[in-house]
Amino acid sequence: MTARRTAPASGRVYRVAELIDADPDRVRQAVRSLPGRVRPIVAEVPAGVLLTLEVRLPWWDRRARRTALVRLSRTLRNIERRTQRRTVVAAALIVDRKVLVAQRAMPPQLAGQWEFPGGKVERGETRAAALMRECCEELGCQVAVGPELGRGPLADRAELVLFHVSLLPGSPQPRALENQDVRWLSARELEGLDWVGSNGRYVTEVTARL
Ligand SMILES: Nc1nc2c([nH]c(=O)n2[C@H]2C[C@H](O)[C@@H](COP(=O)(O)OP(=O)(O)OP(=O)(O)O)O2)c(=O)[nH]1
Repeated sequence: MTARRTAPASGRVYRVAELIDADPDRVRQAVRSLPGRVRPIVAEVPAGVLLTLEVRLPWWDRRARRTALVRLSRTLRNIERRTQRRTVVAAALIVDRKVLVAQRAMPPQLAGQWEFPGGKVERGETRAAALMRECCEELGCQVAVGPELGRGPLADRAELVLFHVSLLPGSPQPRALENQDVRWLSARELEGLDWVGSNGRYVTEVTARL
């Protein structure tokens, strides 16, 4: 018994790790409540945070290892759910000094307002890949994702990131596929548009590119 209790110091270390799109400080705060035997490693990486959880277990106890790994994975998922920043990517698609804007049809409280085409980044997806997918689904076109033009907070721990986007050579012309209206607008027409949320904050930056 005694031997077993002391053995973990020389046992094996087991780890689970996950890349989380989250504010590193939020993750650091979340791992503070972990039990002492779980060692968290929070590494800041360009896409967010690489969170590793590790435990040291006696090498002979296979059952303990299985249970511990299941528990660690569950804990990791919980931390991810609590801290994950939901990112919405949006495209300032510019062709011939005009930018494409889309009119939302849903939900009812946003219906009729204008936005840049885009949507939520899915789990495991890069921002660029998400934007290429959204442009394909919503507009039926292929795009190259350029530099970031701005970012700002949305409700509920989410963030919007706006990118300068161009049509790839040979791509079909963008058209509305998801029953929203789309329009090409000049710099002058962007001002005073009934924007979704606080999109008005991006007008200056987009106008500078037209
Ligand atoms: N696409 C887009 N969304 C914006 C902009 N400005 C802004 O506040 N939003 C908000 C509106 C929505 O609450 C959220 C985007 O959610 P969404 O419903 O379009 O995302 P999605 O296409 O992935 O759709 P889903 O997963 O809900 O089906 O971001 C913008 O310029 N473009």
